[in-house]
Amino acid sequence: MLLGVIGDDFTGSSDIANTLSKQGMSVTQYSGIPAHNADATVEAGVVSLKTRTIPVQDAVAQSVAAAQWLLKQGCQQIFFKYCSTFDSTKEGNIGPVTEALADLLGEDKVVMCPAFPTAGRTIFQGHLFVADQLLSDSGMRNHPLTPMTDADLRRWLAYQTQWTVGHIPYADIATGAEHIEQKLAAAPKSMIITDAISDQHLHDIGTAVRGRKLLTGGSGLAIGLPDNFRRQGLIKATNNPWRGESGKAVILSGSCSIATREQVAIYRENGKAREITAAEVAEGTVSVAEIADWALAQETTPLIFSSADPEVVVAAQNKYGRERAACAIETFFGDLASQLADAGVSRIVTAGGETSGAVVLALKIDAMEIGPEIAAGVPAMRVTGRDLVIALKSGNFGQKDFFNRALGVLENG
Ligand SMILES: Nc1ncnc2c1ncn2[C@@H]1O[C@H](COP(=O)(O)OP(=O)(O)O)[C@@H](O)[C@H]1O
Ligand SMILES: O=C(O)[C@@H](O)C(=O)COP(=O)(O)O
Repeated sequence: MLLGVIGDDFTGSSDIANTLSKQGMSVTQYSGIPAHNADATVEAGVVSLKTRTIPVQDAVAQSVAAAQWLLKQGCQQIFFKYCSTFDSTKEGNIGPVTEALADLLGEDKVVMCPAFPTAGRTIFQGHLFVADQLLSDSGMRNHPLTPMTDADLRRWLAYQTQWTVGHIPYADIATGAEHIEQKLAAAPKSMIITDAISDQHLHDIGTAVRGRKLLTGGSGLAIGLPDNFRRQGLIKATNNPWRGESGKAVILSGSCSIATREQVAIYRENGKAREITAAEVAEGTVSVAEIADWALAQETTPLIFSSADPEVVVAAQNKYGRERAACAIETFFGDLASQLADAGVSRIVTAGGETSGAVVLALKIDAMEIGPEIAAGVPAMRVTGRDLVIALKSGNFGQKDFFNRALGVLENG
């Protein structure tokens, strides 16, 4: 294994796995830290964790353990993947996990670059933009668990770390890889936010960091990395052709993002759908068995969703507690996925990072092979050793008709 990635959630992990696969590396996404060694053909291994919103010390411990496993597989470089919208609270976890990984790896200059221009996330003058809006003006301000209320990444990261937070502005980034490398070499010990508004900037940053042990950011930063290994003749690319599944399918959506709510609304126009409310789940007035039976009785692919408008989510959180409502809904979706898979469902589409993590963990999936891209940042995946294919959609990603597209790609490629 050449490159080891630690993803702080499961959709984000499939996002970066997709990027590395498209750039010609042989990639496997693991669910948690594997208990065994990786197959020798894997060039990039992505360990998906569900650490984005858990207590800091747990996130640090799991991330360090993941890095130790990746180093044992021979990785030359470790990439800590977090969200392209820098999802975190003032208390963590991006800063503390980066500190711990830097200590482990002996790295004292760490690039922090969540930019993903293809998905509309750019960084300019240290501020993160979502399309033409500041992060703090975008839908992310209403995220159920990590509301992003400040677009200045330098300020947000500074809440989370004792390290100096540095910045390489656009004017330097635009000057190219050699100049960026010099700026990094001249910087003091620091976490360094790098501006980036185009893929060319990400390629140049990627080239500039070829000798660094630790990188952090969104999947965009990964586009320049495979070439570093390719130039050394280390990439063999042994990706298998896609093999889909045509059996029963289900769509599970716990994401409350603007993009997902629109995708849910569009699917509901012609498809079968059942809403699960936080109240039903928290008060136990709906059962997993009942919804599984309903889903299995449908002739077309059913959508089960808890996706709701911000006012509805806030009201549920006020009544049941933010963590409790989230945990109850995630557990519900996990148990539902598990019952449906046991009943023979072979295509599963999930929406939402935390939701997808809960589903993959409940399905006791070990690893996933990366297949064709469905939308920017969302690949089709085959579960290793099982007749099951899956797509984990990041809350903010996907075309308006994403769900139907995903069902098609999971079947036919
Ligand atoms: N109706 C709801 N009320 C309260 N919380 C909800 C509701 N629906 C989903 N959630 C919770 O909100 C969180 C959404 O996060 P996630 O699945 O990561 O989606 P996204 O990818 O859009 O961030 C999950 O923890 C989920 O359980
Ligand atoms: O970088 C991104 O935006 C995604 O890869 C990601 O991490 C998405 O997380 P969720 O929005 O929680 O699905």
